[in-house]
This record gives sequence, C-alpha cells and structure tokens, in this order.
Amino acid sequence: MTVIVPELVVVENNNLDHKEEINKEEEVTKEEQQDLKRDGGFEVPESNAFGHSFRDYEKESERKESVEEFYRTNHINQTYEFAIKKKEYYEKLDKTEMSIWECCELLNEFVDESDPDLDEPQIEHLLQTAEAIRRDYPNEDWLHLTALIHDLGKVLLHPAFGHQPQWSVVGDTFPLGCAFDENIVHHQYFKENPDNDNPLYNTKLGVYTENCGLDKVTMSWGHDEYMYLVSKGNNTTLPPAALFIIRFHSFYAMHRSGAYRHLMNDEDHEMLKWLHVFNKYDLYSKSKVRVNQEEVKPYYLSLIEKYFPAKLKW
Ligand SMILES: O[C@H]1[C@H](O)[C@@H](O)[C@H](O)[C@@H](O)[C@H]1O
Ligand SMILES: [Fe+2]
Ligand SMILES: [Fe+2]
Repeated sequence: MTVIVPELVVVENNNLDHKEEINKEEEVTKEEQQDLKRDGGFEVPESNAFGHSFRDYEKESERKESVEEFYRTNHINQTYEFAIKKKEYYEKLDKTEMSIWECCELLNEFVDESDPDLDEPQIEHLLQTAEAIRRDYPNEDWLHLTALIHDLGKVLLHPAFGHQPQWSVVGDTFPLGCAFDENIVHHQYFKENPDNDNPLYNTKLGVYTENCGLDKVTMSWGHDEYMYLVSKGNNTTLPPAALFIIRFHSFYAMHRSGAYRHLMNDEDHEMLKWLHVFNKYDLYSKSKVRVNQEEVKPYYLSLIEKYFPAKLKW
C-alpha cells in the first residue's frame, strides 16, 4: 500500500530537525528532547499557566490529586474488551448529525480532568493550538484544521453521547492487548487492570505481531480514536498524516518516550515526523490567553468547507 505523506518542509526559522528521530529503535535521547524544545518560530514556554513545568504529574499543584485520581480510574477500567466494544458502538456514527463548528462550540462546556496544564474550556485549547501552528506553518492549511479538530472527540463527554465518564474520553492513550509500558503516566495503577494478569495480553507482543503497524493496534478508547473514526467515516479529504495525528496525539509513551517501536511499521515512522511537529503546539500553546473566536472563525469555516462535508455523522 502506498501512503501519500505531505512533505515535511522545515520552515526557515524553525530548526527542529525530526529526520534524526525517524527509524530509531531506541528511546528518545536527551539530545532529541532538546531538539524538540528548540525552535526559532515557536517559543516553548518554560512553565505552564500554574507556574510548573509541562506534563509534570508528580509536582504538587492544585490539579495533581484530581489528575492522579483520573489516571487511577482510567488505568483500571481501560481493557482490551472495553475498547473493542466502544469502537464497535461508536463507529456506526448513528448518534447525531452536526457540523465541525457546531461541535467546537459544544466543547465550550468542558474542562479536561486529565490535564495538569490547562483548566480552560476546550474550545480555547483548540483555537490556541490552531493559531499557534498557523503562525509557524502558514502554508499547511491542513495542519491548521487538524489542530482545530484534533480534540473534538471530547464531545463524547456531552449528554447527547450518553455522558461518557472522563476516564473513557480524555488522557494519554496506550495499546491494549499487550503489556503496559512503564513510560505511561501513573503506570503503577495498571496493577489493578484485569488485563495485567491475563497471559494473552500481558506479554510484550500480546495479540500482535512484530511491526504490525499501529493501524492494527487497539488503543485505549477515547477522543483520539473516536475523532479518527468520525473523520474517516465522513470521507474527509485531509491527508493521512492528519488522520495519524488525530488518532495518536495522546499516545505520549510512543511519540515522546519512544516506547512500542516493536508495533510500528515504516509508514508509522514517516507519519511520526508530523506528529512531533504537531505535539509541540498541542502541548505548549496551552495558556490563559484567549483567542478572539469571532475574528478567526471565517478562516476556519473556509478550511472546514474545503476538507469536510457541511454536516457530519457522529
Ligand atoms: O490531558 C491531556 C488531554 O486529555 C489531551 O487532550 C490528550 O490528548 C493528552 O494526551 C492528555 O494527556
Ligand atoms: Fe487530545
Ligand atoms: Fe489537545
């Protein structure tokens, strides 16, 4: 199968060089971590809105306890069977019909309980990410739209979707049907997950074969997989790299820590370049500074029209 990947044009004032990171089996090294931080176009802030470093799950803060409780519940309940059932139920896309922008507005109501870096309504996060990436990659309009929609799957929290609990919608994701990797946030809570004691699921490969490709992997159920299903099921014309970003942006153990390389194939490594670009904006654009929605709305409406039908099935 040939997959068309948009060419990664490294913008001039952007010295992020992801080429070295591809096809490496080992964990992301210190140097690579530095590379991820270094960027002339986008200034990576030292601290989040609470004055702490980003994604510090151990740091005492007003959100630490609730975030940890979130992951405890998430890690106990996300099993291979659970994820498969949810996917079967939601991939029918028979719950409702609405436009992308309507969905963005629905997210005004929700704050993500898994996030140590942000307690703003989700629509702010979508616009902050999209506007930040648009500034540095002005010509990649598909990437602006990907940023705008990447978290729309959080609409599963909405009463119209059965009011799903936060643990089955948000937070980092991880493969099921094989051993849980130590790089996953609050890994200790997997001890209470029934799959952890199941010999079918608790080995390195579990139900998978070496380098089978992430497309074959059942990830913990949540907003990533759901929005991927929605985008694909509504025949978006966004490129495969956009779908990969949407589907795996919460898979930090893979894209940040370099875990689960044994499940990835060559295409995954190609796509990962773009996910690395995207992640910087997804994570570090989180702030208390709000974007003027009315001002930017016409631009995003034009992108939605280019890549999606007017009404989508959800
Ligand atoms: O708390 C955050 C949030 O839920 C994001 O939307 C998700 O993509 C991240 O992976 C997660 O850690
Ligand atoms: Fe997300
Ligand atoms: Fe996000």
